Amino acid sequence: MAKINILELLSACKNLAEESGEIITSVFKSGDLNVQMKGEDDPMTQADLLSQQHIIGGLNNLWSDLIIVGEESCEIPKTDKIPSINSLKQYENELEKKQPEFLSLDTKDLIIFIDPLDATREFTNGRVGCVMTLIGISYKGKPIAGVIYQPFVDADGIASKESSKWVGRSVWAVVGLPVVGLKDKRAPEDVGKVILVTTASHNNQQVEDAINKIKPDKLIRTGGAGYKTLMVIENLADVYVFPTVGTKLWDICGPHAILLAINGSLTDPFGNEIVYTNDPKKIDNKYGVVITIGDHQKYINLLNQK
Ligand SMILES: Nc1ncnc2c1ncn2[C@@H]1O[C@H](COP(=O)(O)O)[C@@H](O)[C@H]1OP(=O)(O)O
Ligand SMILES: [Mg+2]
Ligand SMILES: [Mg+2]
Ligand SMILES: [Mg+2]
Repeated sequence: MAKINILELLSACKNLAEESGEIITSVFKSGDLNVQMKGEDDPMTQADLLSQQHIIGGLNNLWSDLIIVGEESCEIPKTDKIPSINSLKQYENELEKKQPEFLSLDTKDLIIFIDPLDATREFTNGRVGCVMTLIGISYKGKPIAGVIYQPFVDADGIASKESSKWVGRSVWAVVGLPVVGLKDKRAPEDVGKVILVTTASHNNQQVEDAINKIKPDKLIRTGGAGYKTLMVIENLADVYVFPTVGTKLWDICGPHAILLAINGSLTDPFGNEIVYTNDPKKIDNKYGVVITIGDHQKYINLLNQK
């Protein structure tokens, strides 16, 4: 049975996500987004397609039997790309002590979830700060590693309108290893406040009900599932709630792994764990998601009060 080292797999994913960032910024600069509607309020652009093709094409060149679930339904043309598998090698000794089984995972129990471009709607109308590429690695139904790549930001992850500042930023984690490069970004005036972040473009009655139940001190509405989860990860928000169908497993797997690595939580609004599967009937987060960095049960209780 084929075995995979998580650090080699994540190194390849990180390399491919970073290169997808270049694809995404160059499509954006060209102005030729070629927006197609997959459904009501569900756009896809040339950048979503090319990014997914680049990532899956690269992974296929290294591991032909990997199970991959990508957001877009498209052909994957053969590429010459051989992704780097060695960029995280320095973490091998530490991982061997903490999660030795991760150095030799059964391929058949791995599923890779790819959102080649999260926040497509914002990408199409120029609000590119929330755009990111999300790659999550699940093992036996649970997220164990992930990478998110923000193309339109400086090295600190600050969004910029000026293309000269777009150096991009990767945030990656393996559950069980310390997370590299994350900062607590809570503003001093927001310490002690409850900050809730939710959708800017898919508002509905359930979202309003959830806000009324949690009664946050501050409410932020912005785009992208990855962007909102990163806000929780960096302590810019306490809770991200989207209590209804809309996001899919590829929107949350990578961010979920990074969240778990810093002891955060992601469940459905009833507090049930998400099961990562490639069963197309179970790809929707049909009850929605609740994402926190602490006090998870408090928010679940508030959401379920009568
Ligand atoms: N109704 C929907 N149809 C398709 N994708 C959705 C829907 N609702 C949410 N999403 C996905 O979840 C992300 C977060 O949603 P929101 O910004 O409303 O909070 C969106 O950027 C989109 O990901 P994507 O852009 O990768 O298609
Ligand atoms: Mg989409
Ligand atoms: Mg998405
Ligand atoms: Mg997407």
